[in-house]
Parts: sequence; structure tokens; C-alpha cells
Amino acid sequence: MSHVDAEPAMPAERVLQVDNLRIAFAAQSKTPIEVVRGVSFHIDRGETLALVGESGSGKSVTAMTLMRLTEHDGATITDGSIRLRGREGRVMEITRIPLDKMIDVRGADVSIVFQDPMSSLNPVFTVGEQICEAIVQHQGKSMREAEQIALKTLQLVRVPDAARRMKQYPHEFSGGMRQRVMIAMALSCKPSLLILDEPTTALDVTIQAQILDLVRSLQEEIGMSALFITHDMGVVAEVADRVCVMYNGVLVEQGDVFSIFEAPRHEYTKALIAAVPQLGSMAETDMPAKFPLVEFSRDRNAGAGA
Ligand SMILES: Nc1ncnc2c1ncn2[C@@H]1O[C@H](COP(=O)(O)OP(=O)(O)OP(=O)(O)O)[C@@H](O)[C@H]1O
Repeated sequence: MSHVDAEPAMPAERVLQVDNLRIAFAAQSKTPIEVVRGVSFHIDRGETLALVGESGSGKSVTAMTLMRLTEHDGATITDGSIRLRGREGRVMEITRIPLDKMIDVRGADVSIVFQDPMSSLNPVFTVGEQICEAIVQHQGKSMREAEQIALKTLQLVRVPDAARRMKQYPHEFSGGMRQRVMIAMALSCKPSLLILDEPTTALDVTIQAQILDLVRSLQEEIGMSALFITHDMGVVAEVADRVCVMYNGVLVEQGDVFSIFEAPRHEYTKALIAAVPQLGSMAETDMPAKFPLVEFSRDRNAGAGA
């Protein structure tokens, strides 16, 4: 069977369907260690799914495997399937794509933004050159066309004075602006799925809020589907439509964000939510009210700005 148009086809609105995914790493003892054990979830068009769980629960390995980035580190997909609807609507069975062909899929049909933009950006090329390179490689555009697209994408992620900033090097950008550049680079080829792996963890709180706002408004503007990896339920409350909770390599609970927060079933999910500071718990503290902590509400979109 070809990796394109895998059977059975996915529902039209589905962008990603992961079924019974199992991933193991080779170990010094002969038995490989299975770190992801039978994980199944899906993401529809325009939807943001948060994959949450404590450190080591398997979130990053799951996300990186969607792009086949873990096999270089010694991982093996031991079972399961990963179906992705690419940019032109074709359904690909990611697990069947030869590894050397994944370069055509990464950055084009699915892109990832990591926690530390400095390690993903090349310090010796300008930001404009780096965005253009991805566009030329994946879309076969001329350099002149790529520059236009790069400029528009930087404007889309609200980088001020984008034309001038294109000519600057990564070290000339602040942490938050670098993360906007990474999001621009990831979006420049209009992938059907954007993966964000702890994209705000390294940023201070105000910048983190701006980046989360940006992701939410981009989702509304361009109907982006996103997989958000985080261990922070505050971030989940900000961005997610649906939530998958991972614990020790297994998905222990999944559901829409309202039910997860209002009626968590699994003890581990309850513990994660309990760890989020609530406005109510601040009454006895000296924290000024202008720094509100997370309070989840069905009205969260009411005041959403860019
Ligand atoms: N290259 C590797 N070789 C062997 N084991 C690995 C490798 N990468 C990850 N693991 C193991 O896989 C498991 C899941 O790790 P993963 O990075 O996915 O966790 P995580 O939930 O993303 O945690 P964190 O938030 O700390 O990144 C861990 O036990 C980890 O030690």
C-alpha cells in the first residue's frame, strides 16, 4: 500500500488521526523500553489539542514521532498508525513513509516549534534568509516570491517593522520575538498541522501570554490545527479545544477542555488541575490583582486580543 491515500480514509474534517501508537527505545538490556504505549487521538481542522502530562510521560516523543524525528535517536515505532491530511488534502500514512522522504513532509505538511528558538535558528543567517530557505525548498518559489511570503508571514505573527527585521540576525531579536519568528517559519508553507512543544516555557510570563494570544488569534484567522505540548494546565486553559492527558506513556484521559476542567475523571488530571493557581487562592496573598493567575472560564474568548 502506498503511504498516500491510506485506507480507510479519514473523515473530511480530520487533519490527524493517531491509532494505537507504540514507541520503544533500544536499551542496553536486550528488551527495548516502550515509552509510548497504545496512544490514540485525533485533531480536526482548526482545532487545538493540548497534550499534557508530567515530565517524562512521553509527550515530546509522541509529538516528534508524528514527524518521524525520534528514529534518528534510536526509537522504533513498534505498532500503530499516524494518518495526516497534508496541505493538498491528501491523506498520508506517516509510519509508512521512507525516512529519507520525510524531508518533503516536515515543514511543509506538518511543522514544529520548539521551546528554545535560539537552538532552532542558525546564528549566521538573517531571519529573512532562514524563512525564505524553507519556502524555496518546500514550495519551489523563486527567492523574490519567497521574500514576499516571508514578509507577509512575519507581519501575520505581528513582528513590528517586519521588512527591516527580515535583514537582522537571530541575536538581534528578543526571546519573544524569536519565538514569533519560529512560528512564522513554521507557518510559512501553510502546513495543515502546527506542533508547538512547550513554546512558551522559556519565556517570562508577560511574553508567554502574548505568544499564547498570538497562537489563539492565528487559529481563528487561518483556521490552523495545532498540537500543543505542555505540562502547564494554565496554558491548556488558554489555548486548547480538547485535551489529552498522558501519564507514563499512556493516555489516561481525553475530552473537551470544558469537561476536563469541570469534571476531571482521572486522579492524575485532578492533580494537574489542582496545581494551577486559582484567583480564589490569592485572596490571602499580597499579589497585586493586575497579575491575575489562571481562572478557567467558559467566557475565556470574550476578551481575547492579538
Ligand atoms: N533519545 C532517547 N533515548 C532513550 N529514551 C528516551 C529518549 N528520549 C526520550 N526518552 C525517554 O522517553 C520517555 C518520554 O520522554 P518525553 O521526552 O517524551 O517526555 P515528556 O513528557 O515530553 O517530558 P518533558 O516535558 O520533560 O520533555 C522518558 O522516559 C525519556 O527518558
